[in-house]
Amino acid sequence: MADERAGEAAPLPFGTVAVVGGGAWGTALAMVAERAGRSVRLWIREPEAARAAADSRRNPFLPGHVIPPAIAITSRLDAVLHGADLALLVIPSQFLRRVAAEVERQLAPGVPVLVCSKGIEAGTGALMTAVVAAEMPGRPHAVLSGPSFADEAAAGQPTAVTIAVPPTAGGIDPLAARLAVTMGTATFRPYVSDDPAGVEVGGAVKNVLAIACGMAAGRGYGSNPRAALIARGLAEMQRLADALGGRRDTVSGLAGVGDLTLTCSSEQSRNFSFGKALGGGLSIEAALAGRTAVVEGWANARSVTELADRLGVDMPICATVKAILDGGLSIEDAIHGLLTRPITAEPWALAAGVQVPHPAG
Ligand SMILES: NC(=O)C1=CN([C@@H]2O[C@H](COP(=O)(O)OP(=O)(O)OC[C@H]3O[C@@H](n4cnc5c(N)ncnc54)[C@H](O)[C@@H]3O)[C@@H](O)[C@H]2O)C=CC1
Ligand SMILES: O=C(CO)COP(=O)(O)O
Repeated sequence: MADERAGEAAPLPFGTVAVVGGGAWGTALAMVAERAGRSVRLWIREPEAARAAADSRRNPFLPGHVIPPAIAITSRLDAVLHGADLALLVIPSQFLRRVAAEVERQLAPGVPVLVCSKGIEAGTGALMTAVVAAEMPGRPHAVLSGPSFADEAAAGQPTAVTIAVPPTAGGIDPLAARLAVTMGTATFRPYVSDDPAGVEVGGAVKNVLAIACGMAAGRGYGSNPRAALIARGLAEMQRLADALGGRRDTVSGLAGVGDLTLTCSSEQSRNFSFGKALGGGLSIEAALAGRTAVVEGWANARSVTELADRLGVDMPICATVKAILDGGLSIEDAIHGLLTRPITAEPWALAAGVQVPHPAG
């Protein structure tokens, strides 16, 4: 049978990539793009840190890695963006809006942006692509998410992610394939999707659930509670994706189940280890002390819960994490509260319309 795609031109990669955000993930993605053959510039916000990284080829946010000399490093945003034909935004979720607005002023019109942050904005409840659409009106954009610890991606360990572009009438927007070939290598494999909302919900909510799993581990709980939190957390993700116009099925993919299992089962996760420190009895201040790295789930416990409340979506685990972080609930009371909720059915049964029996008494 003839290959239907025979004769189709292969998507062309973008040649010059500006990576805006020099934390662990921005630095790792710059290394991935350089390995894929791109000309790469990396923006590190703090001038002194940028100078030190340019000289030493090391970044304290990503210890143990040498940044290839071919990657230009600077704190000058204009220099990073000038002549770029793709910009990656790799900024902690609560700071993305300000940086996106600044990038918009300096990036040539029509140059696409790939959002690599994970989270939901506090106050507005906006997904990261909605922040970009508001601050960079009309600019083509996409989101990259999935199970990807910066350290392992930088080391060239096999990593798979999802790149999602808003849907077009003709199927998946060709921009998705261009972005995939721009970033893809034999060790970094992007899959394409037309469901940014589903992908983004996965990336935002898993950070909150990883804190919950960390808290359980810190309290000395074993594997049963963790598996329950992962499976029931997935149901929360599905409901939120659905309410935001995403697809429940997207949450079964890399950016949902993939990232959820990664972050909820590894001490490497900043969110998990923060939760574990709290579960072990540390105060929030003590658990955050000395950390320069972002713990997205901390701000996102609030932003996710507030958004869910506004949309009328039931997300009891995320709400419980928020209540603990707000200081109003002990971990013991939280666990008791989650386990003694009214009986309900699993999500597929609810979706099929089964009647849930009310508990006696
Ligand atoms: N580290 C990882 O393994 C992964 C991180 N991500 C996501 O990437 C995003 C960036 O995280 P990381 O690179 O890990 O950060 P990081 O924790 O390694 O570094 C913090 C970053 O925040 C920047 N920053 C601090 N204050 C700022 C401000 N006021 N305005 C703008 N930037 C500011 C710092 O310059 C630094 O680049 C987050 O949304 C994270 O969830 C996604 C996948 C993997
Ligand atoms: O998003 C990540 C891996 O996919 C990184 O997770 P942490 O921020 O919890 O370390």
